[in-house]
Amino acid sequence: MLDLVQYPKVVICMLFVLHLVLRRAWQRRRRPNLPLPPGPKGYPIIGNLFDIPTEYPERAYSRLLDRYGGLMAGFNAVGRDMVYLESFGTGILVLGSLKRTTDLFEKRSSIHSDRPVSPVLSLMEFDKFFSLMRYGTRWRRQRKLFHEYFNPIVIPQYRPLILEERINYIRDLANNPCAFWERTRTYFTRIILRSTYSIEPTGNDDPFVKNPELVGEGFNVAGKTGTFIVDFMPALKYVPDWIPGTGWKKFVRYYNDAGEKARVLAFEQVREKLRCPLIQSLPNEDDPKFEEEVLCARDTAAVAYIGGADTSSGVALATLCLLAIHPDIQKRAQAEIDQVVGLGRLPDFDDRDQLVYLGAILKEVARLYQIAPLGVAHAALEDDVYDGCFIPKGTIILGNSWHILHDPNIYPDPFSFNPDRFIKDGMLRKDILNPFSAAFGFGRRICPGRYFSHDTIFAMISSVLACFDLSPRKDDNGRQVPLKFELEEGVLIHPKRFQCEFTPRMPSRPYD
Ligand code: HEM
Repeated sequence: MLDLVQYPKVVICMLFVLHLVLRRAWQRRRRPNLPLPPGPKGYPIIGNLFDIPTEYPERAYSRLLDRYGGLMAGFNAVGRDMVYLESFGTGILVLGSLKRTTDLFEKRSSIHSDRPVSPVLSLMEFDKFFSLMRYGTRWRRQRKLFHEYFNPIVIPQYRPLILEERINYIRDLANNPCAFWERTRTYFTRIILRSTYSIEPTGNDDPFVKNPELVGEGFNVAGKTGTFIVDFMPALKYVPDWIPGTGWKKFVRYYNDAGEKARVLAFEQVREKLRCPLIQSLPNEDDPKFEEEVLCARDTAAVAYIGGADTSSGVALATLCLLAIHPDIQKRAQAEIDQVVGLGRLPDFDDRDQLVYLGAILKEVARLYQIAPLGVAHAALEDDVYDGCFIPKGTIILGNSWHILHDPNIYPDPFSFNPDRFIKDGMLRKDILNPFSAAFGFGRRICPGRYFSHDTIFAMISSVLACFDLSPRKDDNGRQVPLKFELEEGVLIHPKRFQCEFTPRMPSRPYD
């Protein structure tokens, strides 16, 4: 007879199947007599497992939207813009138009603003970051605190600091252009570290710069549902480490430690001196709420620190790459800057409204490339009925920004890089969908760091254009090596590392 203790994997599989069968039976019982949203037909138990994409999911979901999204009889679709899949009893609803994201994430935000439970991310304690936290009181408090320090009315107070860091960045670029990749990342981390903790890291290898990079790395692997089987069967977290197949626990411990360091170290350094703006308004130490408020401030500051630089630097690097590939676009932007700003100084925030073509470039980058093309997954907090369809509680809901921002009906020739699509009569067009309304997510969970991010990216890109010509790298024979805009894989999709040259444009250097 099979000795089950000798075959732990067999036991685990049997328990898994039993768990799925029971879960499915329970779900069927409570479903009203309504169809699920349209989608491909699945197999028993595993459902649409084989339809769930693992690589570039935004593109694969986009194809599914085109194929199934809205084909159901009587379904009141405005386009092929909603598709539903199910695997191991969990639903995945993909939204492919601004109408759908507005209906669910804004008009029904109290139902669709939760985050999916990920046992792996919880074990890594990443759900302590409010960006991944479930919808509720704790999330609300941290989001409110974050908003106090990053809302559009207060962020102009960070501008002097941003302009100072921008000068440091341009100067370092002039002295060591080969290090532009690391230095771009450090530009954003320095600004966030200085504005949230008043900490100034020493260089690209400073642990304050490296720690959040490590956290991002862990999130990029573990944030992909299905990387680890424990995501489908949470009970596996109780299986002891010596059992084969539990190697993922090592991964969890390693990144848990990185997350803890990033959350705690910077905060502890400034806590005593109350230099962190977020802790200046703490109650007295003898107040019973003191400890709770400290933890709230600590974890809120950490979200800005860990999430802010990774996303903004991805977008900034993508912009540099696209500009180096398109010298004609670059030249027009430089001519505009020279005309508006002149040659003796660098652009600043007062010039922004007049830099129309640059504004169009930044919009076109946001349209063509999203660091989080499926946003961060939302989840349904309770059962919902929408447009004649049943959306079960716990359904993972993805707003496919990539699909929306590559819609040829809104943006003809959507794969070409064409800032002119946003300009009419020398002004930025208001009659075309602004890519920022999809690239930063949706509803109550929309990115609260977007205003800050716009400022940091504008300061950097406008100054790079003012000071340098960007071009693809030359080989030993002086020939340009063709440059391609390519993307990495992951939850956050960064541009692939590329090389380009920065040739100073001005004889006198306004950054010295
Ligand atoms: C170009 C840069 C950025 C992009 C493209 C971006 C994009 C996003 C996206 C797509 C989401 C998910 C929204 C949703 O769930 O619907 C998000 C959430 C978030 N972002 Fe950003 N982001 C950027 C920069 C920043 C910066 C600089 C900060 C901090 C200073 C920041 C802080 C956050 C936070 C705290 C959340 C979580 C909000 C919540 O769950 O309530 N982001 N961001």
